[in-house]
Amino acid sequence: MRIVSKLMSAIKPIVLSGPSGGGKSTIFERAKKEYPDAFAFSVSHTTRKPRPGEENGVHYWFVDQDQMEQMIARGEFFEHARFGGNFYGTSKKAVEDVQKTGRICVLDLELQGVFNIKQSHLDARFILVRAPTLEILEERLRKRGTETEESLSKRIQHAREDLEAVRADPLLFDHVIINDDLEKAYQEFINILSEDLAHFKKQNSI
Ligand SMILES: Nc1ncnc2c1ncn2[C@@H]1O[C@H](COP(=O)(O)OP(=O)(O)OP(=O)(O)O)[C@@H](O)[C@H]1O
Repeated sequence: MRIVSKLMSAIKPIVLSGPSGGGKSTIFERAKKEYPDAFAFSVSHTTRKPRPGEENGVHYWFVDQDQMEQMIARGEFFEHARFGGNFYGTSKKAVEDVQKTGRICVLDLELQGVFNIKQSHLDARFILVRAPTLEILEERLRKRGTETEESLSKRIQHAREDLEAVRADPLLFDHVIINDDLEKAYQEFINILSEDLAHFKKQNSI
């Protein structure tokens, strides 16, 4: 009975996207600290080989190409794509498995994944986090110290294209968070999810 009621009141997944350096991870990591256990990523499928330390069912579901193609043919994915010769996909079951736990399922997707998942009609909240300008984004990525000149310029070019695509399709995201002041951006994120977080708390206090 309890499982049934949890399933009936499943919380909508969130699709979190935005150009690299916009602040998704900073905001999301803070939310995880403030609300431990409220969030969980859905585990994607991939045909790429596991790297040392990667566990099946934790980092990815590792499958071979045949298995992947059969799952695609059976319509088991919300979205799938091919990068660098490997398939990646978000299965419907992976999202449902998180929803069954009563947590907020998070899909961290590149813009192409967002377009794909929109077509699947997944009932999700689409949230974009972006820096106020490309100049500020560049400055933050430089300060983060994770990029070479080459990867930096690729990310900035990618960000420019992403922001163009978002401008061209203003209804793509339900919420656009302009991450200027971090505190404000974080509060905006929490406000968007306030009902879901309250729902999560209520379900977990039963
Ligand atoms: N509002 C802000 N003001 C100043 N610096 C910020 C702000 N938000 C984030 N940063 C800094 O900007 C850098 C990029 O943020 P973050 O790593 O969260 O971006 P991201 O969108 O998750 O990028 P990626 O997709 O590459 O992981 C980090 O060094 C972070 O500390």
